[in-house]
Amino acid sequence: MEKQLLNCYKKSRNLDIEFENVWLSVKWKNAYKKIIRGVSGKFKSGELTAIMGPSGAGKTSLLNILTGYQKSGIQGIIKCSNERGKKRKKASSDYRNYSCYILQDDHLLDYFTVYEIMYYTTKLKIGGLSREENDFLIDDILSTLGLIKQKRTPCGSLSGGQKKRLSIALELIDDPPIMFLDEPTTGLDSNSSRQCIEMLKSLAQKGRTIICTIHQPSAPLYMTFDHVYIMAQGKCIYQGLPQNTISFLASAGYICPQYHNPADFLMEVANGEYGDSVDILSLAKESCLCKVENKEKDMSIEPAIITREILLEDPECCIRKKPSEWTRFLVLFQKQLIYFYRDWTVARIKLILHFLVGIFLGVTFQNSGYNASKFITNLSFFMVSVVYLSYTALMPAALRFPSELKILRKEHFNRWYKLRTYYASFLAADFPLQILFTLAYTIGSYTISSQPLEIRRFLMVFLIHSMATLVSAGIGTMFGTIVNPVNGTFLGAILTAVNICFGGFLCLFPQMNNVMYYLSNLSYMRFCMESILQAIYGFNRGKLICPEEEEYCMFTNPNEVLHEIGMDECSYWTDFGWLIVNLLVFRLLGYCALKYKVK
Ligand SMILES: Nc1ncnc2c1ncn2[C@@H]1O[C@H](COP(=O)(O)OP(=O)(O)OP(=O)(O)O)[C@@H](O)[C@H]1O
Repeated sequence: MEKQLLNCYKKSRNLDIEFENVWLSVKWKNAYKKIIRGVSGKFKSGELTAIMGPSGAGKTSLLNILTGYQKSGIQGIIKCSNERGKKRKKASSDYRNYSCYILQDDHLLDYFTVYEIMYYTTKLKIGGLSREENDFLIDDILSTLGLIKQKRTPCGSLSGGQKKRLSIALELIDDPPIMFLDEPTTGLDSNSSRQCIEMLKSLAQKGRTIICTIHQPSAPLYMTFDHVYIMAQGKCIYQGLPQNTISFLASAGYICPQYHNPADFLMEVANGEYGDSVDILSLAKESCLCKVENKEKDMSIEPAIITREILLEDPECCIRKKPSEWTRFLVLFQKQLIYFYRDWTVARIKLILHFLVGIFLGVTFQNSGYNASKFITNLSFFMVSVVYLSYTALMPAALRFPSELKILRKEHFNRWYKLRTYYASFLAADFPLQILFTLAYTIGSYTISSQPLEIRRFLMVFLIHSMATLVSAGIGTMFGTIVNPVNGTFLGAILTAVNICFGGFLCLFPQMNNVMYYLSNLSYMRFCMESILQAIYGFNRGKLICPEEEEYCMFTNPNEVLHEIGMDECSYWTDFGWLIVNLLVFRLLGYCALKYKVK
């Protein structure tokens, strides 16, 4: 087993990245702003490369281009190849199959332990491993990264440095030959920064190509890198060994004071503290190090798409066997269920609150279900129920995705799963939970408000309550994904208010003008109210009771109630069908919004 796992490690190494004359421009006030200006370079396997430079130099932009995170506005050539491959074959055009990108922020699920998160990620990334093999691989990676003692610690309790190492450990599972890291030492103290860089260096020495951006390292840390790539104003001003920095600067006329950190001096020169140095240094670098075609390009037109070539000796050897999307769905589904169970605010509190609110509203509207003199009160009860269920489903959904989007983006970009697999698993775990909340609400409210005690009518009302919950949660997901949480909840509140007006109770359908009546067909609350009132007053229900103490009851015949509010000709199942259409449309729009945001 060990042999087989390590064998895969061996095969997957030795990919170099070479880029030539790469430009990036972004649209800025009707023109194109040049962010990266014709940079070239080579990052070799077995080496740890640091991309450095002052703030705004273009480090992250270059990393985004090399990883494939940035797709538009790029010109130039990027090659990825096995140096030792004599016979080169063109491999998959998806460059990302061979690399991973570890972003600056560590987005981890706090409710999972280090082992659990490693276990589920292994299941998502590698197919066909037994539990034993899985555990072996996890222990191997955790030991390499010094996290084995934290194996049972929840991710939320890890220190900043441990979180960073865990983010790296997660990406090491499928052992990508190339690793990109955006500022892995940000937020770490000097000791943790040193440990992190040393650990990256030891990973590189095993044959990986590791490239990271870094801000102002200490002198010893700077010397730890195998290769440094210094940028300023979108250009490369130095690339090579860190040990050669001082002599390179001296050759360009910048003499580093004795005992001065060369990295700090380089940054001071790049920042222009010794005069305008960027062009001088980039010319000096060209003459001594690289052949750069650094002519100014005409970027006034939209730039052409970049050429990405992946030339491998044996393209398939670098990719471990992936699990099927069905397996990934099951793993994600399990993860979602555990998350719902562990975050007690998600499930348990809501379940209790729905039950208590159901009892509260049931008591408030007591006896309205059979009492003919209270039919208006009964309509209010159902309107309040639909609004309550809609609102409590819409708001959490509008707030959930903005917080999860970063995790989703990172995991999807690094090919842990397809977005549709994630979305399907989310729906599969969320639907039963929403239905459970609705049941907790409906049982108390329906019985205490004295609605007809017939299983069939109860189930019909429960079904529509569930649809109201699911449709609103779909709307919430859509809004929460498209706009920020504040605007998402604001839009959700507005939409609920508009829907209430179209529910057929506050403004009765017979009294609505024609335009508004037809517009009300767009409101899911209309279908909810119509079908619930059909379930309560339709289907040959017997006469309502007019209590003795009442002098006069306007309607005792349920059909007359339906006629009065203009819902006598509705069909329960047709309205239910329209609710299904609403559900599908909003869930589909939610998926499209998520896809757009993730891309
Ligand atoms: N989409 C964009 N529109 C306009 N300007 C942009 C865009 N993306 C990046 N820039 C600009 O390009 C420059 C380089 O940005 P980049 O984030 O790559 O710098 P950096 O070297 O990583 O900086 P830092 O170290 O502060 O993170 C910055 O001046 C930034 O404002």
